[in-house]
Amino acid sequence: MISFVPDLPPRPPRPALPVVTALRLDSPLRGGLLVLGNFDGFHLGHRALLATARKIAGAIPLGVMSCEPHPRQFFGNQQGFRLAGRQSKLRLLEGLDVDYLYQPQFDAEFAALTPDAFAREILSQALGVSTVMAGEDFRFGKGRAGDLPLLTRLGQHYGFRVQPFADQQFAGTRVSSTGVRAAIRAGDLGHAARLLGAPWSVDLIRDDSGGFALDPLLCQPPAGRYILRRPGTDITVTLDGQGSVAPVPGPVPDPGLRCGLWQISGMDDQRASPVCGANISVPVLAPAASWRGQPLPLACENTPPF
Ligand SMILES: Cc1cc2nc3c(=O)[nH]c(=O)nc-3n(C[C@H](O)[C@H](O)[C@H](O)COP(=O)(O)O)c2cc1C
Ligand SMILES: Nc1ncnc2c1ncn2[C@@H]1O[C@H](COP(=O)(O)OP(=O)(O)OP(=O)(O)O)[C@@H](O)[C@H]1O
Repeated sequence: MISFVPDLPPRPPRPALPVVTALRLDSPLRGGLLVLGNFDGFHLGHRALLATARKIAGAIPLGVMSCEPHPRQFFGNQQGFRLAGRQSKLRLLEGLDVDYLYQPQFDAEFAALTPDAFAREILSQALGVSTVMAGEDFRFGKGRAGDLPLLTRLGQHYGFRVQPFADQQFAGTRVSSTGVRAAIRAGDLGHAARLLGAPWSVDLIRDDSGGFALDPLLCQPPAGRYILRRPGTDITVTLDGQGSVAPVPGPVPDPGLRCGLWQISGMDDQRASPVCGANISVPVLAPAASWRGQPLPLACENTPPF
């Protein structure tokens, strides 16, 4: 069992996270460790990967790769797919100890990069990484032709190390963004929160009728009553299953629904994890068996909710 970061004193406020598509040759961010994938929602598997990557990176820069749009959106799932829009992705990432976000435009040109071209043009030339890290299932390159064994051979050729990361499970199932999406679509926001390590964060926007709606990019929970929460404010709302959000009139005048980032849990989700900030410290365990059937030893550092 690797327990990662010990209880550290609260960090001084960090500058805004650099979001890059390449790094200049003189950038201090070159020579770092880059974790590869899409990282939609930053669930517990992602967080365990990032915690291990931070420990392995030590003093060298740690970068996270996450394309926009998500490759599955590019290939077809435009609406109602994501767990986190651009804004909440950045907010979640700023709560984790990384040094930059590599956010390439996922378009036809990028999708057509062969595994060799991705390793040469992006990892070696554009970013100058010393190490890349990914889970065992990671696929990349045109037609998803690349896997970790191929990336390892390409790294030997282009001068970077490949660090695989073992599958992390929760109650016998591999934690995945797909699993979180399924829990949300089933209305089980308590289970979604347990897989995410915090209540699901949603972007609330104005809709065409001047009312409120969940960002249409996001997964849509079924119609029903939910609690929206941000520091100091809880609002009960009804969702219509198509994204519209309507405050439930109640004895307490509605303190005013606003656009922006909210955490959301279902009305009957007593199991939802306590509201806590983005800094969830998850001890990194040996793969799979250690988490089988065990409630996750989650500890929320003393960061305020969003
Ligand atoms: C350079 C590059 C090219 C890619 N080209 C494709 C592609 O042609 N088709 C595809 O489905 N995914 C493509 N992807 C996306 C990844 O394969 C995909 O994000 C990864 O497998 C995770 O997707 P999954 O969650 O569906 O497994 C590409 C990724 C990279 C980095
Ligand atoms: N449960 C997990 N255990 C270990 N690594 C994981 C786990 N889930 C994702 N990863 C790794 O984290 C990175 C980002 O993964 P990705 O964005 O593809 O997540 P995902 O949860 O598999 O998404 P999706 O369910 O949409 O396919 C990849 O390197 C992936 O291999």
